[in-house]
Amino acid sequence: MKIPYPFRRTRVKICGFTRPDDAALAVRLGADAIGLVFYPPSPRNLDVETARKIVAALPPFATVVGLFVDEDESVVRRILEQVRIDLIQFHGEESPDYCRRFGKPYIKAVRMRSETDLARVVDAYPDAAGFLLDAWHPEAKGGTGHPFDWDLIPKELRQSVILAGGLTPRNVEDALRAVRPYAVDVSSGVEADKGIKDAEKMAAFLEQVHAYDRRAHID
Ligand SMILES: O=C(O)c1ccccc1NCC(=O)[C@H](O)[C@H](O)COP(=O)(O)O
Repeated sequence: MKIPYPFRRTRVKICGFTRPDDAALAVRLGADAIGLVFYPPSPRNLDVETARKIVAALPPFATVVGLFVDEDESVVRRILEQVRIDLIQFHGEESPDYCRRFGKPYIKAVRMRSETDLARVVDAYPDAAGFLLDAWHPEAKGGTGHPFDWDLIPKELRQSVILAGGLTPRNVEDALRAVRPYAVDVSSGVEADKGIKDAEKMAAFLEQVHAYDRRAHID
């Protein structure tokens, strides 16, 4: 069955919030999911208290995604006990066995580079809820604001991926047209500064996605 807009629409996750009001506004503007970074080297890293305040500011049905990078299992468990996280995003080199240990749905981030065989990664994590494709960077694990070559994504997997990496209000339409992913994920591209989201950039990003979805239905 071909599902038209507004039933078939591109989901949007905005990642890297540090302020409750920014996250609440993102959901009011139409974001489906909010990403909270628990990775101490990141400028967007959260302590438990701030994370709880952000979650408390959200309306029901907004999905809270907790992002970890090669974190100790005990630290992940402690955060899961204290913060209402719906979905875990593993953004490092976590093994399939490690990822399934927490009894929560998870998405696995894949940092794309020329030799990445995405089909093989997908096979290796059969119980992942989804795959978030981000740019590979020699020094940073994510949230870099850099795009990657979308041609690296095999055609048959495109409709099931969460596309990330350097998306902005200016290029997201091109990304949607080229990849037609299940969802898009953005952090740097809607920021005024690291961890500080810009209301107008978030609104512009979501408007671009919604406008594309509406047009895709008409075309
Ligand atoms: O945000 C961070 O600082 C970060 C650090 C380490 C791993 C992942 C991180 N963020 C992930 C994201 O924000 C997004 O899932 C994705 O990488 C898109 O980021 P961007 O290119 O900035 O839009």
